[in-house]
Formats: sequence, structure tokens, C-alpha cells
Amino acid sequence: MLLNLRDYETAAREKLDPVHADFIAGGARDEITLRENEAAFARLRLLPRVLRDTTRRPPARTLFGHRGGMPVLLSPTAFHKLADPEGERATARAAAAAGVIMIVSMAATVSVGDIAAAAPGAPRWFQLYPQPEPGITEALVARATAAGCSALVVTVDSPVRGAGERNRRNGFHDLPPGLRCENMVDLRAGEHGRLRQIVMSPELTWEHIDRLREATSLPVLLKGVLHPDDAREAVRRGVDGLLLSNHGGRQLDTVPATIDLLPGIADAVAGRIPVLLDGGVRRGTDVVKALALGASAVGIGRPVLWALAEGGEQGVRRMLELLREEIDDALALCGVTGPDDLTPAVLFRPRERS
Ligand SMILES: Cc1cc2nc3c(=O)[nH]c(=O)nc-3n(C[C@H](O)[C@H](O)[C@H](O)COP(=O)(O)O)c2cc1C
Ligand SMILES: CCCCCCC(=O)C(=O)O
Repeated sequence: MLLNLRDYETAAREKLDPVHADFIAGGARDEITLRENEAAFARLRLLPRVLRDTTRRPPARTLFGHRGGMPVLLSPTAFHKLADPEGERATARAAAAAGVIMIVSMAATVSVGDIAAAAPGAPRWFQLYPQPEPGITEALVARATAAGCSALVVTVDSPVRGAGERNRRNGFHDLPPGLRCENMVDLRAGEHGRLRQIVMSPELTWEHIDRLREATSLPVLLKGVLHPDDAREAVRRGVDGLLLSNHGGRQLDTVPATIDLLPGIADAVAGRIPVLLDGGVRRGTDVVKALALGASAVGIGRPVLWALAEGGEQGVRRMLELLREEIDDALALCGVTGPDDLTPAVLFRPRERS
């Protein structure tokens, strides 16, 4: 029975090639950060208030001009066609139905233009790994802009690709025949959407971000800033938002859970730009905890792919509806009337012994 987001993984594993299930589930090296993301949410305790009339508690929040159905986004994840033949088209329709922003991965198996055609008018952002050749990065930005993406999410935690030992053991190094990274097709001579077209660039610096900001009128968010000093630098340079993310534990292993880093990042940013968070969000109570600690919204990664594998577009729709119900339920039970009513006071802090 599919009662919550975790149930989708169990159901999806019955349908997926185990190698692809490992690709989705896996993290880097010992997978310490992967486990820690969920464990850190579980360690936090909520402390509700009572008798506060929470009859009206719309979960919506406005983010870069978009008023979403709930404070949740679909974090960028690669290769949706591994989960369903419709791939990112199905995900995009489900996101549109739920009124949530889909962040399209640069490594999507449907081009961003075709995703836009599948869900016209729906809000979408584009995730970018800046490429060493400025011309290729510019071409990707042009494709995303033409497809109606209203923000760019630049992933900055990947100077090299994280070491997923499950993939190494399974020999999973590229997409199976017939699938391509469609956004990359024709961008490098002689390559046709193979995974190796996406280059992780250790030479990237803040100057690349400055140049990208000069080249686009879209808001630019950085995904993968973990240190408060880097968050301050991002604000200083005019970056429009942060997606606090450790890549779902897939890049540097043993970094802290994102929810544990959130208070430090929120302090550093001091409300000057929105801070979003992803990593281990599986429950409505996780969403409430992240918002209470200063996140403007949260992203979910793996649950989308599990739901897509379980039931295609309908699977993702049902999963998002379950999450919306859980958020609504958690808001009512906490005694708050919506995301703007959430503060750190809703979290229980055991008294320190003197
Ligand atoms: C299968 C998979 C593919 C991913 N692909 C991308 C990607 O293309 N670009 C990116 O910036 N992050 C990618 N991520 C990281 C997610 O955007 C997100 O940070 C992470 O999944 C959030 O953690 P969660 O899965 O626990 O919700 C991927 C994650 C997974 C599990
Ligand atoms: C060069 C490989 C790009 C793969 C992008 C998918 C990704 O970020 C992941 O975590 O997996």
C-alpha cells in the first residue's frame, strides 16, 4: 500500500532494473551523508501550540514570482526515462498538476523544449553544470530560456563527479542504448548526447558565476553551497538564491545533513535572498522543520523517480498529493496557519544540563 513517500521506493524496486534502482538510491563512498540527511530530520522534535484556530492554513508560498501549490520543488534529477518511457514529460505534467516548480536537470532524457511542450505554461527552472567551453554553457542557457525556464540553478558542488560505488560495482557508466542526455545533443562535435558530454569542471570559480549572471536576465541560484562564508560570498556577488544541498549525499561523503547546516546558512544570508533546501525530505513534518529553520521551500529528489517508476505521471501526482496532505496535517497539528507562521519555536530544544 502506498501510504507515504518511502513506500514508493519499495514499489518501484519491483519494476526497475536493479542497476537503475541502485543508481537512484545510491550515494557517494560509504553513503554516510546519504543516511545522515534523513536521520537528521528524524532527530528533530516538534513542539506544537494548541487552541490557535488553524482552520485556514494554505500551504502556498511565493517563490520568484510563482505562487506554488505547496512549498516544495522537484529537485533536478537525471535520466527520468530509466524510470518511465515518458520520462521527464510525465514528471512535468505531474508537477504542473500539483502547482510545483520542476527543476529540469541538464542531464534530462527529454530536451527542455520537449518538456515545456508537454506541460505548457507550467513553472520550470533549469539546472546547469557550467561547461568549460563558455559557448556550450551559453547554448544551454539559450535552450532553457527559449523553453520558458524562469530561473537557472547552477550546481556548484561537482568539480568532479561523486564516487557512487554501487554504480562502479554494477558497471553503470552511461545511459543504455536509445537514451540520451537530450539537452546536450549537437553541442559537442562527434557526440550525440552521451553522458560524457557533461563535463564536471574543477576550474570553475566565482568569476564564472559573475559571467553567467551578466549573460542572462534570469535569476541565478547556486545549488550545493554548504559553508556560511560561501553563502555570504554568493550574496555579496548578487546571486539570487541558494539551494542548500549536498546532492543527496552523492558528492562529498561525510558532509553534514543539510537540515543541520540550515541555521548557519540562514544566519549568514540573513534574509537577503531565499534559501531552499533539499536532501532527505520524506515527510510533511520534514518540510515543516525546514521552513521553521528558515528555508523558503524544500526540494525532493529520489521520491520523484521512485514514484515515476511506480506509476508514471499518475504515480508522481499521487506522491505529491500525499506530501501535500502531510504538510497540511503537520501545519494543523503544530498549531500554525501556514508557512509564514512557522518559526524555530516550533522545534523542541531539550534544556541543556548545567
Ligand atoms: C538519481 C539522481 C540524479 C540526480 N541528478 C542530478 C542532476 O542532474 N543535477 C543536480 O544538480 N543534482 C542531481 N541530483 C541531486 C538532486 O538534485 C538532489 O540534490 C537530491 O536528490 C536531494 O536529495 P533526496 O534525493 O534525498 O531528496 C540527483 C540525485 C539523484 C538521486
Ligand atoms: C557527468 C554526469 C552527470 C550526471 C548528472 C546526474 C547527477 O548529478 C547525479 O547525481 O547522478
